[in-house]
Amino acid sequence: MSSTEDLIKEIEDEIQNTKYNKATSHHIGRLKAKLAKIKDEAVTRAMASAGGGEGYSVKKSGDGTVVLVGFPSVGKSTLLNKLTGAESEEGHYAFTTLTVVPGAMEHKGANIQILDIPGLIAGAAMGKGRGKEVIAVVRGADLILLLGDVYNEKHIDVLISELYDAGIRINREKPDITIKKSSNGGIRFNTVGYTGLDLEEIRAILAENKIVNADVLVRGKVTQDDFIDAMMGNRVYIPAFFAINKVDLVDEETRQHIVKDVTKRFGRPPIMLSAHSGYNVETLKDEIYDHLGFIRIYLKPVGGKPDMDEPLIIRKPATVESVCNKLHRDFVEKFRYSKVWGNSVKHDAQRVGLNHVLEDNDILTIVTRA
Ligand SMILES: Nc1nc2c(ncn2[C@@H]2O[C@H](COP(=O)(O)OP(=O)(O)OP(=O)(O)O)[C@@H](O)[C@H]2O)c(=O)[nH]1
Ligand SMILES: [K+]
Ligand SMILES: [Mg+2]
Repeated sequence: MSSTEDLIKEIEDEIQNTKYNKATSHHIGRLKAKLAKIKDEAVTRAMASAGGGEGYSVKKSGDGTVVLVGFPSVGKSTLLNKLTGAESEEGHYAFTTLTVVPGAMEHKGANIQILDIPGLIAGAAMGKGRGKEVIAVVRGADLILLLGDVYNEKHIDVLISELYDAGIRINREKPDITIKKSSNGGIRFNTVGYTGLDLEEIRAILAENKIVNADVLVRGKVTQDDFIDAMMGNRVYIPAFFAINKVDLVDEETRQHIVKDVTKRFGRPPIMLSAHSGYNVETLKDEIYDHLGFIRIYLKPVGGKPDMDEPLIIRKPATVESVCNKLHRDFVEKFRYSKVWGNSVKHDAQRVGLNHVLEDNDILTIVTRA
């Protein structure tokens, strides 16, 4: 019997060596599904034996939560302290931080929670280092800041691949795939628009997870990997961006080289930071705010003037319902209608319902039953 690692290698090699075409696509789909299943089981086993209780989940608070992900000693704690005034321990040795340390940052009226966590190392998805706890915290965040420093920017892909193995998909929309198991009737496959997968592939992938009866609905173009992700069901989709710390330690030429290299490999430039000197820390705050996708909604009481001084800060996509939920739990239940002035409506004072999607700077009146 080969070990799990050998088996994984074997399947990966076979996928590599099989040419993708109409005749082989379902076979490749089956192999990929098998691989995903074996890997997930290995992760689950490793995490179960990684010990260390329930981890140290921190309650989410504020208008959005950002987690600082990086190798040990890139300066996560130093940066948290700079951004929020928290007092997370800093040290020149790896694993100075052993738990989650939260901080709160006020920026442009938003109250943003920042989480400092232990360093992430290769094998984290399998529980190595503080992997189990770290991964659990990252999965719950609204935004990931991938932090490297000027000495290890080459290894950012290790962070990304550990997150990937842990079921975290960064900078991707969640594919629109619904798989509803049923008790008979085989696989019923419905599509909206060009999907890029055929029934044979879907059948082969689902069969690998012992699903032979299901209603499947796919909207838009998806890949086999997307479909396998949907089948596994435990994936999360989180936006992420890059920053490189400690730029005070290198010359301008090296900085430029790093920016070029990161841009080339990951499709977007990193923010070049010095948590020590504060260089670009204000820019980073702006980027965090922008990436969280906040909009401002001004509330206007019935018959009164809107409060233009204190907007409600909420993340996109924001519906009238999400505003109601943020204001008071009774609001949705007692909701009658609302009126909106601004970009999301055709005319001022337009009456809209709970599903209406609001835009930045809209003015909103909510009318409830007494
Ligand atoms: N030169 C320089 N050193 C920095 C900077 N930011 C942090 N450091 C130093 O780098 C070392 C590591 O900083 P930490 O904040 O402890 O790093 P960390 O990522 O939280 O480390 P772990 O918790 O161990 O994973 C400390 O000695 C810091 O003083 C910076 O911008 N420039
Ligand atoms: K450290
Ligand atoms: Mg730390």
